[in-house]
Amino acid sequence: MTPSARISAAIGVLDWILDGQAAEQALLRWSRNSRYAGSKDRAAVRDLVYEALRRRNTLADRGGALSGRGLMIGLCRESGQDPDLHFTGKNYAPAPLNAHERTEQKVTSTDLPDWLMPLWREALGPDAGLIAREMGQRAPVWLRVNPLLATVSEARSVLEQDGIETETALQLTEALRVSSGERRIANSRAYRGGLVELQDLSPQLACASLPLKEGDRVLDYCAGGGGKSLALAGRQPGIRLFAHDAEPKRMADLPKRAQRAGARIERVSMPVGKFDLVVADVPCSGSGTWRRTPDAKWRLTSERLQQLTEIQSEILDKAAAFVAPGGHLAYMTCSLFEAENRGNVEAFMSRHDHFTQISSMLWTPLTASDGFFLSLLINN
Ligand SMILES: C[S@@+](CC[C@H](N)C(=O)[O-])C[C@H]1O[C@@H](n2cnc3c(N)ncnc32)[C@H](O)[C@@H]1O
Repeated sequence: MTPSARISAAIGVLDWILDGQAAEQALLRWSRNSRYAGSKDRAAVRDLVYEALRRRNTLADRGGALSGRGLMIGLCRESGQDPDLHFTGKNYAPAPLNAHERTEQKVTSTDLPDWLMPLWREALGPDAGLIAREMGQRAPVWLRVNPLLATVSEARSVLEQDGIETETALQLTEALRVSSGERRIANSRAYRGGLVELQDLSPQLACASLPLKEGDRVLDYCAGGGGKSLALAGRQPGIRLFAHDAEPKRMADLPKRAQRAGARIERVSMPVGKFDLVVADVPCSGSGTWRRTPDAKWRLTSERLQQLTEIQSEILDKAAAFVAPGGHLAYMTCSLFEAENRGNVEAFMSRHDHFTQISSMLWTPLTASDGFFLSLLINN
């Protein structure tokens, strides 16, 4: 496909998304109907669609309409390309610009839904504008070196042999930022051999800050795919680690991932007894990861946000029951909002006065990478 034909394809996919279809489903629908498209075309169309969703309002302003076509005209302008080079109407290229589209509009919007702006400012204060702008950029790819199988320099050199260049993070040496070759990771020897895992820097920093000592019983209460379990197993191989999830099928890949990483993790449908550390990495709005899932920010509603905070409160109450006296509860979200973070923790402490918060941290793209919240509590 030519670059202009890819733009035509992205316009169609974006129109489906603007009509209410989820981004992944819309891309899949296009892929199924476009057998002629090769893997590079699919990746390119996907990049265009995600780029447009990250900066939807800015691009709609610059392109003159909130439509697939408006967004792609806006994206051409934002990236310094003349839309007339692509919008020719020839060879699968989109139709030429009309008079209205030719008149560039002023950018008046931010790339967040209006109703969320007060919550965004409440959570981020003077950094709100900068973080909103960061959220319009493509997210970097981070890897976590698995100390059970490799040192940082071994992992980096195996990655390099497969054409993947990395830089270590200032805050955490095991965290590697991928500077080139990110599309090669899935098939690389380092990844397939368990030397590295894909994990953003911010959750890596959260896991690295948790208290862990040899012999501890640790419960990952919302284990899902096991990202936090694997990080904890890597840090302290002498712990007994149990993974639980209300939807056990979400942990289906965990045995394979644990085996690849050389980690011992027991899946439990009902945790038994008390634990020195309970991790509650709860379902959330994902507002800290909207660079990766930009359609989620346009789909979130205030009703859903309210529902999520209620679910998070219930999970905190249930998870707390498994914390041994003197043990710790680590509450985590990949959200930036006060209601899901500090608000929930304060309400929890008012319901459970024997829990005290030892520390809390909100990482953002300005200080680390994705937005990520951790509150560490102790059961006195
Ligand atoms: C943010 S995801 C966890 C991600 C995972 N910790 C990781 O690092 O890959 C939240 C998980 O909480 C689970 N969950 C939802 N409600 C729950 C509940 N009441 N009790 C336990 N887990 C729950 C979901 O099924 C989902 O897998």
